[in-house]
Amino acid sequence: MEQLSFFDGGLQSTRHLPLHLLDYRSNFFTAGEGKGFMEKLKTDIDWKQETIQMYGKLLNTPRLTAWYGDNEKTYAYSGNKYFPMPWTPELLKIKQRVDEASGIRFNSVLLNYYRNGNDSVAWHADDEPELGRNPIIASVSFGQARRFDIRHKEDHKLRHSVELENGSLLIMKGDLQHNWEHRVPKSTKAVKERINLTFRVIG
Ligand SMILES: O=C(O)CCC(=O)C(=O)O
Ligand SMILES: [Fe+2]
Repeated sequence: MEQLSFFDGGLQSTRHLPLHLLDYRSNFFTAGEGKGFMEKLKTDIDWKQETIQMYGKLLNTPRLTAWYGDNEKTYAYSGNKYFPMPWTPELLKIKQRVDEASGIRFNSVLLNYYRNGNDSVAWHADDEPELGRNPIIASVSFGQARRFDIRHKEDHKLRHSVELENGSLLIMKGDLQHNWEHRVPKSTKAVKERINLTFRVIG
């Protein structure tokens, strides 16, 4: 298969990742913090089952989603329009850490809840006009580690993977959203639940 990232005593090396596109930090949050946020977000977030129009059929998105942010700015994604919910105390705690580490004041977050290995997100780019040119998106993961793949839009053989662990922070940057696509594939193994938060700046 494609080049996979590898583990070294629980710490993941990022030396095979294109660092101008992806900046990965394992243990950005401690394992305990990750577990705590996972449980809190599971119950406190207003999770929605969105649908997607495909081949003329209305299908359930294979994960639960939620959208939180600063104000009433709406955000179009996969043919859906999202109205942000107001920040919760936990989301603000997470955002503060991410803002500090990145030097960016994020104003919205899209949350994904992957209930098991059947939940996934298909190849896509977060290239909506609201995000502007070469957006920086900060991706925080809690719970079950899942594989995150990127591939070049024009050359699908150009690809990389990174295992997004509990408490990790992945910064997506450069032209990743314009010239590359990313996904979290289904897992054939029996896997536990995972929550991912992608912090964004909506213009
Ligand atoms: O769950 C992830 O790691 C990625 C989620 C994602 O790509 C998105 O919400 O746009
Ligand atoms: Fe994405």
